[in-house]
Amino acid sequence: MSGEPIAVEADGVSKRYGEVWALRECAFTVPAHRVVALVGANGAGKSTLMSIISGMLPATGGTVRVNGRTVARGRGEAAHAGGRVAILAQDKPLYRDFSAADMLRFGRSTNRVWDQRRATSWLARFDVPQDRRCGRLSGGQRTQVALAVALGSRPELLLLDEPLSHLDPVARTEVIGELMGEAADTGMTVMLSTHIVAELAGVSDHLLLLAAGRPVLAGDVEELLAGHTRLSGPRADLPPSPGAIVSAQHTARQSTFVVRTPDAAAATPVVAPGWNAQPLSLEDLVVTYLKSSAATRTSTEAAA
Ligand SMILES: Nc1ncnc2c1ncn2[C@@H]1O[C@H](COP(=O)(O)OP(=O)(O)OP(=O)(O)O)[C@@H](O)[C@H]1O
Repeated sequence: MSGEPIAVEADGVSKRYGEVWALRECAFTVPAHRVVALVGANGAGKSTLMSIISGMLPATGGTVRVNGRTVARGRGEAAHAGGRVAILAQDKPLYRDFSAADMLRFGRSTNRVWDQRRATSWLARFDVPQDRRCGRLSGGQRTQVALAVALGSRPELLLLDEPLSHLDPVARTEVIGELMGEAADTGMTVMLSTHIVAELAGVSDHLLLLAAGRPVLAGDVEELLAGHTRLSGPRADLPPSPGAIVSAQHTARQSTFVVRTPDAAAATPVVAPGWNAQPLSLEDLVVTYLKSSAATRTSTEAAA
């Protein structure tokens, strides 16, 4: 990633709600012009992180920069939006009595930069009636209105918090395809959180995985996939090739390890006789890390 422009840079970002630490000392970078998947278990801190990046929510500590400009400073100082950032939060902020056309007018009046054609063509693309009040649109149609408003503001960074949850499978695929096209055409960076990891394959090229408020895996998807291997073979305490053990499962006769090799170039392991090496899919990789983070947390809590 060296030399690539950076869209988001987080340095020691923490967020506390009363007694609950939603984020702890998060440090990561997100390259620009990518479609970034933000994944994590329920309560991992994804929505909190997106709200802080958008400038809507001040961090308790640490700094976030968007396209080089500071967005939020620690200790509750006022947040300042850096560059053009649009966020589509989980509870889409639409006025129920406004029509879709009214929402676009609202978008035009509240954004310094506005592209009406981009917003209306998005609604037309997904057959959303512009004259119907938002309160009478379906959940999926409301998502499309919120997306149209977000895209109309021509964001450099588009943050989408579970944008796909209300969409039917066909609309999900189409929205993802359209967003990838928009990202490629305009150079915007898209960061989207989702629990439907299978649909991210071939879509997101960068991954950020949060567990209990901390990033546990971050990087280029292809490099991460190339750097992990599933090894299965006869029962053994250790895998037959070097690397950090991400997960280990044993039966009476068999062991299966997911191993991270330090250098992607060395990802083709020398496998001992009787062992089988398999690459991981993106979904496998995410699920493996989610499970191993949950297991680590449970054993830490049990020890405490
Ligand atoms: N306003 C709030 N007040 C108190 N605690 C909060 C608040 N918002 C979030 N939290 C807590 O902060 C933690 C992170 O929540 P967050 O909504 O960011 O997680 P998430 O990864 O987006 O979860 P999900 O996948 O379920 O949407 C959770 O423990 C949650 O209960």
